[in-house]
Amino acid sequence: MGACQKDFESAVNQVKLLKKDPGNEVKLKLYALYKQATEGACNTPKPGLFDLINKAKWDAWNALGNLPKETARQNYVDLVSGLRSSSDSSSQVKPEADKKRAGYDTLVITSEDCITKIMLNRPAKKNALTTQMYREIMLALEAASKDDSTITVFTGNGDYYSSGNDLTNFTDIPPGGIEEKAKNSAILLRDFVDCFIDFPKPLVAVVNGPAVGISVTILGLFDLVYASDRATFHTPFSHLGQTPEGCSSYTFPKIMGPAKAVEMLIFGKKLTAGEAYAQGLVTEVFPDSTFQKEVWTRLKAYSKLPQNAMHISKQIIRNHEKEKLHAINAEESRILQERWLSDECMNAVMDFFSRKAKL
Ligand SMILES: CCCCCCCCCC/C=C/CC(=O)SCCNC(=O)CCNC(=O)[C@H](O)C(C)(C)COP(=O)(O)OP(=O)(O)OC[C@H]1O[C@@H](n2cnc3c(N)ncnc32)[C@H](O)[C@@H]1OP(=O)(O)O
Repeated sequence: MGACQKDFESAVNQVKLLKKDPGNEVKLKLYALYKQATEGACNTPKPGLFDLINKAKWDAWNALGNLPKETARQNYVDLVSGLRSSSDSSSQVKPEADKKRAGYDTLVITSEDCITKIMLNRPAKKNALTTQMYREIMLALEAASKDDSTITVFTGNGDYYSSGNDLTNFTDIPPGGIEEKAKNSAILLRDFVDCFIDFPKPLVAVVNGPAVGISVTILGLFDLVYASDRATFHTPFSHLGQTPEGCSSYTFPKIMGPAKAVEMLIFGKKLTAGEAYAQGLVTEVFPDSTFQKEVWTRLKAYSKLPQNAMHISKQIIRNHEKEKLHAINAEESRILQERWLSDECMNAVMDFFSRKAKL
């Protein structure tokens, strides 16, 4: 049987999560098969001789001639599956080393009672999200989508849920310069948010304390948000010279109406848990003293519900907006790439590190 569109889309996502760079030759093959599967035979003019990269891509695509779209789709899925199993089998040689290499230095992941729990684990830094952490979360989501748990839970270790993007991401500039960093960060951000948009199982946030920035915006992509009454919800983008991400430019106005979304996303109004509940961003608020007990009792009961029914219901509720969400995510990431290079943003980051500004 040929690969269905879902297998193909899943293979496209898996490529982003490969642990090892497959090399240029394989990347060209993947590119060519992707173009053939989505657009059919090569239909663009041949790039000039000196446009080396685009010419190599064009040659690879053109070499597929009139290969049918379905066959290209299947070949793409097979190629990705081969790449994944070779990276898995190389990791089986040293399971302990691989566990370390696969990441989770910044997360604690446990599976119990059909629930996979992904806990942000940098309590001393208020669970601020480093680039390593974004990558580990993507890997954890990929694994959780395939394990036998029925629901997946995000929470934070310590007194914060998360203080959002780790601002040291702005100071760790590679030799290629700030422009290159901004470009790569925009790709990372888009891929990160895409993983939430596409996540197939019910996704639950257990917001144990204050949440800032991107840890708030992606809540619009969760299926349940439980909050301690100690939690706050803060998106101070203008203060940081930045703009909304995580699809919040779309999900927040939809959830709470444009007037309230503007207060949060443009003016940086910090919401209490009760206010976030009133705006529809939070499903339910619990007293901090009984938060963990009440939430986990509830989740354990939910996790025993029939798995397929829950997953199909999620698909019905979410799938019709997926394409739109991906487009919004791409646009938000593109705009942020420019913002990160602005004086407004740089000054805000410098103020934080020189201790002139705290939220
Ligand atoms: C061109 C390159 C671009 C790179 C971009 C990468 C991809 C980004 C994609 C997404 C973008 C997202 C947007 C956001 O998330 S915006 C929100 C960013 N977050 C903040 O601005 C919060 C900053 N932190 C604070 O204001 C305060 O720390 C606090 C959260 C209010 C807590 O205050 P506190 O007094 O209770 O605790 P404090 O002593 O400050 O914190 C303890 C230590 O933790 C460090 N820390 C906390 N949060 C962060 C953070 N977000 N980034 C870096 N470090 C953080 C803090 O510095 C303390 O460290 P130390 O003990 O002094 O060493």
